[in-house]
Amino acid sequence: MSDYGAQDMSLPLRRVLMRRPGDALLKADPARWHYGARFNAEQAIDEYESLVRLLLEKGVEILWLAEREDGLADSMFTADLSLVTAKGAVILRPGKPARAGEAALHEAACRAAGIPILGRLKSPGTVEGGDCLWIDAETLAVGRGLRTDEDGIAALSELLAPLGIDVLGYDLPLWRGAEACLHLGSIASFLARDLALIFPPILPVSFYRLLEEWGVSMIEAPSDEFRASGGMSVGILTLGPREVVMLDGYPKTRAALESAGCTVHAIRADVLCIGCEGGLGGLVCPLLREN
Ligand SMILES: NC(=O)NCCC[C@H](N)C(=O)O
Repeated sequence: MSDYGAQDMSLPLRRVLMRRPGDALLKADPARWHYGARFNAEQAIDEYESLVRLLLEKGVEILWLAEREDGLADSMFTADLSLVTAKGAVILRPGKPARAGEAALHEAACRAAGIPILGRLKSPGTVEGGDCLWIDAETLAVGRGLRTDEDGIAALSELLAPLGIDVLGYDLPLWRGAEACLHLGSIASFLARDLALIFPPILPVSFYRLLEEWGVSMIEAPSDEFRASGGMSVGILTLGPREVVMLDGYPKTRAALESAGCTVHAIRADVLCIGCEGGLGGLVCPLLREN
């Protein structure tokens, strides 16, 4: 049994890579980072700790990225920088230029954890982890949008082909503009291998068809709550099959998940997620998911 490998979106989460928001967030210029009106660094830092407490209670092992004064305010969104397979990690290359410095942190952390580096995304390609959804261990769906481009998808496909993994690209809409953050994972989250929460109005039709083909049941995210959460009500964190962590304060979304048989942990993290424009799932980079 290896201690890395997460080619699945919903197997029990065992080991993750995270980075605490700290000095960089406290000093962040909200305009430079495209943080919203609700941004408040102190409160975001407090909210982050409730996620940490929950993960530790659930027995998830957390590996921490080194804390340094590097000004990388977005580096708490660790899901976007590494894609961890059973053979090692691919170090990704974010489409948001201000995040470029995060790749070196991930590479160092993976090496320190004994996770081989399968490869790195290089210029001009970009891929963010929030755009990557495992359909099964040999099939990776990737959103092609503002953060992940065609060169990136081609490079990722080449790196993963020797592992027998097919990479399928899906066009994302512009939605709220070129500066905003919209990932495939913002509009579809797996709750189990056969169950997903989706936001149909901006879901690529071809991706919808793929889910149908794979026999995935779909729960539609209530539109008013998706909009009220700045698109963060769908970007949930799945702890295990039908056990999820979502933002508190979205009762219709919660009820929809519960009526599909999910156990829901809701945490108050609007300032962190809406303020910093990222979903709860984005705060956790899975290193190991397994039964
Ligand atoms: N996977 C995610 O949910 N990533 C969120 C990234 C948020 C960050 N502020 C960004 O714009 O890149």
